[in-house]
Amino acid sequence: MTRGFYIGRFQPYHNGHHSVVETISEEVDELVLGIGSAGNSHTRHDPFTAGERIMMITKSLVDSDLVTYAVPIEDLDRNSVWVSHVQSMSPEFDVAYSNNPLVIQLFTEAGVEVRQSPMFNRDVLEGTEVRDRMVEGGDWEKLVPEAVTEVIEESGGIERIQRVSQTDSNGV
Ligand SMILES: Nc1ncnc2c1ncn2[C@@H]1O[C@H](COP(=O)(O)OP(=O)(O)OP(=O)(O)O)[C@@H](O)[C@H]1O
Ligand SMILES: NC(=O)c1ccc[n+]([C@@H]2O[C@H](COP(=O)(O)O)[C@@H](O)[C@H]2O)c1
Repeated sequence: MTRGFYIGRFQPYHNGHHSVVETISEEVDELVLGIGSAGNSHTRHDPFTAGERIMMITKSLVDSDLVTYAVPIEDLDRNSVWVSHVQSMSPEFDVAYSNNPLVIQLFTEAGVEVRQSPMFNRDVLEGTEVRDRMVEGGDWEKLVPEAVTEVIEESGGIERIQRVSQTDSNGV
């Protein structure tokens, strides 16, 4: 039995993430999705709460054969203990998936195997692009699974990101 760990902010969970999970499902029996920066929400860069992101992921994967667990992971000031922090919050895992250079370095130094995934249609399947379209009234729905659209509509997510973007100096 192999269990993987895929970490991301998932702001929001989009079709690129979904394709990564489909690819990973060919390599592992179970997958933990680590919801990074779990304490962040209500900014243009991180509009959605950990709870909303759990709903996006759980509902998008409800028909998948893969056993998945969504686990919120808050950020720490000390990178040196981040892997221990992750391991303390997550079901045990054998291999981590990330393309983030810092994440790859921290897991590798801690002796955890890391695999990178190919990029899918990255020119549009990027959280920043999805959020920009939400703020600007563009066509964001086709970049995310249908279940994610439903969660965002249910939580008033578009109105929220548009409002916080008017005052938010936290970047894009
Ligand atoms: N289109 C994609 N194809 C493959 N992997 C992706 C894609 N988009 C993101 N990823 C990977 O998924 C992981 C989590 O990404 P993250 O949640 O930061 O999304 P992002 O699209 O890069 O968002 P943002 O623009 O907000 O930084 C990272 O390792 C990232 O490289
Ligand atoms: N010290 C820390 O808290 C620490 C270190 C490395 C990564 N992370 C988090 O891991 C996640 C990585 O995801 P992305 O690849 O989507 O950036 C982010 O939420 C990032 O904040 C946190």
